[in-house]
Amino acid sequence: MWPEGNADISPSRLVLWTGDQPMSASRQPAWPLLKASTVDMAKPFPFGTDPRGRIVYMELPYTNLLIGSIPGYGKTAALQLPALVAALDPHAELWAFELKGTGGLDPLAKVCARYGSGADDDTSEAALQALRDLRDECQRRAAIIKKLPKDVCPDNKVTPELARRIKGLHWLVALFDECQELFAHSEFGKEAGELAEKIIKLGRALGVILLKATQRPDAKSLPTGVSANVGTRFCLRVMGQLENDMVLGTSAYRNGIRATMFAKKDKGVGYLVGAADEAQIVRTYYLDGPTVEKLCQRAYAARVAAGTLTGQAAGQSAETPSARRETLLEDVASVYRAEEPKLWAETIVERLTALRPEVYGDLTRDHLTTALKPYGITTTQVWGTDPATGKGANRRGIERSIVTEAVAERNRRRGEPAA
Ligand SMILES: Nc1ncnc2c1ncn2[C@@H]1O[C@H](COP(=O)(O)OP(=O)(O)OP(=O)(O)O)[C@@H](O)[C@H]1O
Repeated sequence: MWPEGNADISPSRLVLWTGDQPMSASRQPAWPLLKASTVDMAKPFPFGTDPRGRIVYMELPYTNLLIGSIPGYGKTAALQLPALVAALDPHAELWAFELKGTGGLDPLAKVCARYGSGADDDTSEAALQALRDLRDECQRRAAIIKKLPKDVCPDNKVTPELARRIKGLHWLVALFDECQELFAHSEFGKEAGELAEKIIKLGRALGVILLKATQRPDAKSLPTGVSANVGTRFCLRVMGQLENDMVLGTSAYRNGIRATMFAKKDKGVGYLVGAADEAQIVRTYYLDGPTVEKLCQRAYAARVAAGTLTGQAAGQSAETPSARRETLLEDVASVYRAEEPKLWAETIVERLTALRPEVYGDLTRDHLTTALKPYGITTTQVWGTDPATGKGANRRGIERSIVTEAVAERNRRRGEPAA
């Protein structure tokens, strides 16, 4: 027996539908996009079926998606569907990070501009770097939109037409499976949470879409700024009211939207909130490994044909956060000349870029300050001379002694010599 509202008739209307077999055991038709050679990501896509077997659609533009449940109930399988939709639209860009390291999303790697799979710090840091870059990407897109004439962009947001026509405003979908590994990370978690919240708020209108799945929907693993701002939520089986409301929104449980009612057999069955006016019970389409592989192969071929294979999928080297992290402190310390007790942050960035262009080629002042924060290094106003004009000025910068202290402190923690 499955409950359902019907607010068109009355907010208090309750429809009870009784099936003659459990939802999880009833036959489900194949995913309608199984044979599609390409997909238009701007259109609603079939996400699953409801208890009566009707197709339930989801949209990707102008929203974000959060999926949660206890382990093993179909989060990755559900996350894979919007990811495949983005993959099959050759004009959309896809980034994917799977932070458990089981390789569940590996078939997507061949179409992802960025891809990471691993339970290690490097993969978490690459995911954090992706969030930093998404925040920058949002700012870049906002600047493009601002410059567009009103008749081209009347609502100050990326439309399906703009996404197709204007370079740099294409749909950009970034997914983070097992995102609790990043948000609860001792070093990267806080920054990741703040960035994700910002991107969720800004990205909606800018064609940047975040998809997240977590098996630990609690306050530490899912920052409230993230859970409170997500537009579309899918909650498979959970054990308590707290987890239920973290995924489905405050008061969901009190309002009778309870993913705690799903049983052991209800794999792939959950409550979907935000995709329609009413909460919907949905069983996602389930695609096995070989099918996903085939779809990704097709998505790859479509991107090759459209000339839209970019980033890692096009063989460009991935960001190397580990190289950055390992040598960053020493590199920063090395760019100070003997007579320089302090340097402007922008001078440090310039010299780092000259030192290792392959590592620091795209480093910005913002990246630098964020990357140094975990070591307790923050910028202050320091006096310096502009080499271009020869004039002195106070700008954000870093004292050399703070960097050398940070190197010594890190070495002490690692049990290495102080210098
Ligand atoms: N829509 C579905 N229909 C039928 N079975 C499904 C469906 N979705 C998932 N399953 C079953 O549930 C199993 C677990 O799915 P999945 O790996 O997506 O779960 P998960 O919640 O991501 O797990 P974990 O938290 O351990 O990563 C699948 O191997 C499959 O057998």
